[in-house]
Amino acid sequence: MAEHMTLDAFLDQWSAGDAVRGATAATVRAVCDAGRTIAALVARGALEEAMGSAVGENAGGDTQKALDVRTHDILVEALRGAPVSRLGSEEAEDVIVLDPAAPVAVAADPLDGSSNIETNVSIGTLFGILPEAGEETFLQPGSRQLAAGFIVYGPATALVLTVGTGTHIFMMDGVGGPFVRTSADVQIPKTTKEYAINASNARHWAEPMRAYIADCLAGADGPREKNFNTRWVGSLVADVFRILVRGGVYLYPGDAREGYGSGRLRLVYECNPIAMVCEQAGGAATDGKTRILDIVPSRLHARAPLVAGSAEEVERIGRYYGDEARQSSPLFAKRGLFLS
Ligand SMILES: O=P(O)(O)OC[C@H]1O[C@](O)(COP(=O)(O)O)[C@@H](O)[C@@H]1O
Ligand SMILES: [Mg+2]
Ligand SMILES: [Mg+2]
Repeated sequence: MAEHMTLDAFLDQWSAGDAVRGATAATVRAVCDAGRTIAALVARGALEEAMGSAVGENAGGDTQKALDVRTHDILVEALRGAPVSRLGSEEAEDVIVLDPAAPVAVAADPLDGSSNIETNVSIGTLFGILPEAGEETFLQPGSRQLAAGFIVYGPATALVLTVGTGTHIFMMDGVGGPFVRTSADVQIPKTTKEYAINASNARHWAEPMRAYIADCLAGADGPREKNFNTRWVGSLVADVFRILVRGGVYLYPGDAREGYGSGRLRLVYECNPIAMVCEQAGGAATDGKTRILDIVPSRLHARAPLVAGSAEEVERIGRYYGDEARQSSPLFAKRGLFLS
């Protein structure tokens, strides 16, 4: 097997001679240091005391589990040693100021997939690195991210990273070991027969999402003329890792439940890193209509609907949303959606 490149060598090569890139690279290394520590904790499962026990509530109103808080603390500690001005974390209501003179900032979901902590299913850490811009730092659209990615703590601990030169996958080589690139310039297949959605919310969806899923479920006899498959891990990082490897779409639409008008996921530290990773892998990410990376966040913890993955499928779903007016017609349900 050909010699794989280490993350360090990759970052050195990319950042040589450029100060902001150098700071970004150092920050990615710090996030990975935190990731190594978290991976070791996660690998001990139930041997680690009460990781899944509820300890409070975060800024988004979600129950905070012990591991959510521990991973947040580990990340803060790791970033103190990096050239990071501030951290916007899912687990802290307010922005945490680290070194105001530093050139880059980090937005992070320290522990993604909290509902899977005790189930021995993959969970992860999501991050986006932004240029420091004072109070406005986390109100910059995702298109301004200098780097983004996530670490998945699964059967293998894997880093998915983009610094704007494609999306690359690195594996942690042994507990606490170096990250080594195993896939360079990953390409998400443009078309797919697989979607990921929490279908238990179907009765709360708006018409475009109902129509899209109904057309998928109709299979080979329906307008899509092919049979679809569902996969839903319930950890965004794991669902998107699968999509990077074999295509598909991840869907978390807005729905009619209280507080879910813009879905569940947070724009700045969940949707934006995923969107950059997907786009850099030849995929796409929208909120149904608008490109995720173009949305200007209203606040650090703002939510956004997410449709991400195979480019042609994301584009097709956009047509269902574009067709919303027609769908509200009573005749529509009888006719179905023959969108090609
Ligand atoms: O429980 P639901 O509504 O299906 O939502 C699952 C989604 O919520 C998340 O768990 C949200 O992330 P957190 O675990 O960081 O809150 C995603 O990882 C996942 O895809
Ligand atoms: Mg999350
Ligand atoms: Mg989280």
